Amino acid sequence: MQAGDSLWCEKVKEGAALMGLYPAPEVLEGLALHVRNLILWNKKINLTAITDPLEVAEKHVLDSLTLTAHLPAGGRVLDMGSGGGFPGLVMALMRPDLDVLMVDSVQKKMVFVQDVIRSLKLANASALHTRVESLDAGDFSCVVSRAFTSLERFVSLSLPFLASSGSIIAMKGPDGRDETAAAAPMFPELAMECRTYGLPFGGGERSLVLIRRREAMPSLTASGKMA
Ligand SMILES: C[S@@+](CC[C@H](N)C(=O)[O-])C[C@H]1O[C@@H](n2cnc3c(N)ncnc32)[C@H](O)[C@@H]1O
Repeated sequence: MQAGDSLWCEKVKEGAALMGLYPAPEVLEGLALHVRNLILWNKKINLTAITDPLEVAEKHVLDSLTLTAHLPAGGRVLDMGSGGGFPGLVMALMRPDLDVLMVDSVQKKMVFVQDVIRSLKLANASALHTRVESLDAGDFSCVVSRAFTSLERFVSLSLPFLASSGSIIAMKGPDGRDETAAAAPMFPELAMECRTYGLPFGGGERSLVLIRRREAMPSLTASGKMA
C-alpha cells in the first residue's frame, strides 16, 4: 500500500457494497496498484481519458465490477480490446477462479497490463498484443468487452471463441438497449438481453448486454430473463 491508497480503497469498498459486492482487502490493494500505475503510465502512453483516481474508481473499476455476478463459475474468459485492463484485470483480481486472457491491438497497452500482472504476481491473468481477428479460435466460457466496437461486430468476432454453453457480455453506455434491438435480428440463434444500471456514486448510466446461444439456455427464469 502507498500513501492515499487506503482512502481510495475505502471508496471502492463503499461503492462495491452499494452493488452488493465485498472485495477482500488484498483485492482492493491489487486494484489500487493497478490504478496507481495506470495514472502513472498514462503520463507517457494513452491509457485513459479519466485521470482523477476517484473518478477512475467509479467509472473504470466499479463499472468493471458489475460483471462479477454474470461471470461463469470457473473457466477461461476472453476480454477483447482490454486497453488498460478494463474489465479484464478487475475480473482476474475479483474472481481468482477464472483464467482471464486480455487482448489489445496496441502493444504499449498490453506491455502496461503485463507489467501490472507481474507486479501483482497474478497467476490467472495474461495479456496478448494482437488484433482479435488474428487470434486463433478457442474455447472460452465467456467473451467480454467494454467500449470495444459495435455490438454486431463484437458478437461476430466472439462466436469463434465461444464454448457451446458459454456467454458473451458487452459492456455498453446508456444506449445499450437500442444497440441490442438493432443487433438481435442479425443473430436469431442467440438470446440477447440488455440490463441498464447506474454507477454507484451517480457517475452515469451504463448497460450490460448478456448473450447466449438459445440451444444452451436451460437457465432462463420463468420471467424469460437470464439467470
Ligand atoms: C475504447 S478502448 C476500451 C478499452 C477498455 N476495454 C476500457 O473499457 O477501458 C478500445 C480498445 O480496443 C482496442 N482495439 C480496437 N480494435 C481492436 C482489434 N481489432 N483487436 C484488438 N483490440 C482492438 C483499442 O486498441 C483500444 O484499446
